[in-house]
Amino acid sequence: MNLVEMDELEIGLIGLGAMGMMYAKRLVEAGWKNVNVCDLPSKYERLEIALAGSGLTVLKDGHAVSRRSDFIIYSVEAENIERVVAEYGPSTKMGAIVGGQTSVKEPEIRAFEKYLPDDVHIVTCHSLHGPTVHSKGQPLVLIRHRASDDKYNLVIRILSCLQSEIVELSYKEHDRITADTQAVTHVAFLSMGTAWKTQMQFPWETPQYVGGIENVKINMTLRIYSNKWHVYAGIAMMNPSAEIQIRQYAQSVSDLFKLMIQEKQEEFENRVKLAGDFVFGKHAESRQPILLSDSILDRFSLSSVPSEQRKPNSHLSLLAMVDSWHKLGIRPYEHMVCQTPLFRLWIGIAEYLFRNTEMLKEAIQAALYDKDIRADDMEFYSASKGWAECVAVGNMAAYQKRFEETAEFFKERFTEGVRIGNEMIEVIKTHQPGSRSSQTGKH
Ligand SMILES: NC(=O)C1=CN([C@@H]2O[C@H](COP(=O)(O)OP(=O)(O)OC[C@H]3O[C@@H](n4cnc5c(N)ncnc54)[C@H](OP(=O)(O)O)[C@@H]3O)[C@@H](O)[C@H]2O)C=CC1
Ligand SMILES: O=C(O)C(=O)Cc1ccc(O)cc1
Repeated sequence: MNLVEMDELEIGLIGLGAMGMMYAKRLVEAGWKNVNVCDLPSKYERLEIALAGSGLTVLKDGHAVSRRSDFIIYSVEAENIERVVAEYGPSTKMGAIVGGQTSVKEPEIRAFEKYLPDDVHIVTCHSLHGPTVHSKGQPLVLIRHRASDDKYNLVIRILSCLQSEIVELSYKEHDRITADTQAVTHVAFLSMGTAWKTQMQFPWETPQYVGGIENVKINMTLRIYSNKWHVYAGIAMMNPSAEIQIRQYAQSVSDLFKLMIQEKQEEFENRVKLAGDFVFGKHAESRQPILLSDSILDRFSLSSVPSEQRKPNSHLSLLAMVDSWHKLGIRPYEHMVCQTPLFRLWIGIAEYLFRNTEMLKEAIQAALYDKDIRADDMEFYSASKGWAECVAVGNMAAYQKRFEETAEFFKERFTEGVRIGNEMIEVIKTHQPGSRSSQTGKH
């Protein structure tokens, strides 16, 4: 690292929420001497006191950060990016580099093109993990939109402190891939949460939700609901590629649920088999499975139900996921380079179910003939429809209300769910995204 560069260059962060703060701390830890930060002007005094001695320079607003920083990262809500860039973008230092951390790049790039002076370089980024996951080894998307070689290489040097795996994409590629990996995965977990909440049911008290892959469903649902609603709303409603995936997921749930309640066994089995062959057939056979065994995940339980009382589950949420990948022609393994921890776990449990013939048979039997699970599946069907309709209408306020009402129901278990979720993520982490060398199995 060039020490003069680290002493002299100024880095700016606009928006000091969970992600902005994580970046700020990592930059200071790495030895960057001038890290300028701000949040809303109304928080200035409070932040100045809270961050005294942290090595960060707290400034009043985005104008102050933009005027003096050589590389500026906007780390605000996707919903606000246009407004915030419109306000501070014209104050950007001449020849500086600007990027953003929003999870959806189309609105961010549009705002940069519209409001940044022409002499400003644009290199934007997206860390594909939440603020409580260590960035080491996780994918970091870099988008070189408008930048000289020198400036692009400078961004790479600065962000190398995250120790992430850099994935270079265009903003359009980024949005297409994350619609496939994130948007549709989130809607499955959001729907599970809504379905449980509608039934006033805590899954850890229910015999259908005992065992390894159920632990993933429960802990990841808690993880999402403990995060900020705007993160998921932005991904679902501001990414132009997301609506079609979410719509298809709800349609797949609906199609499978209809076959289930009509007990159309042959049609149901054929549909599940075709989808499974498409996603996990030849393509997946040569890979090492993401989850070596269901029992690896057994220890991550919130459940109070003894394992001998476990009841079969239809796994409608997973069958529908694989069906919708099939219907949309998505081969999820091709997106592993842009995996988030959540996507990796999700594809991991889908893969586990489809590779385990006995388990899949049991799920299909339960789906068609087990009346106990029907009530859950009915609620899951209506929850997924509700989320898809909310996204199709594009109403942020409705999304927030749905999200926060469910989050309120689960909030007592967030701390524990996130802690256990972090341990789970650690166990299935890869050093090389998409590589075969997963399963560090530290536990
Ligand atoms: N959380 C996650 O898991 C991940 C999030 N992201 C993306 O990163 C971005 C930030 O997310 P996250 O940190 O979680 O969200 P937060 O809500 O924690 O942080 C956003 C911060 O920006 C502030 N802000 C809003 N407007 C302005 C402004 N005009 N000037 C300065 N600050 C402003 C917000 O203030 P206020 O709250 O008062 O509005 C808030 O403190 C989002 O676009 C998100 O999609 C990317 C990867 C992972
Ligand atoms: O893993 C996930 O999908 C998460 O929920 C965390 C997350 C949220 C938003 C992002 O832009 C990236 C990662």
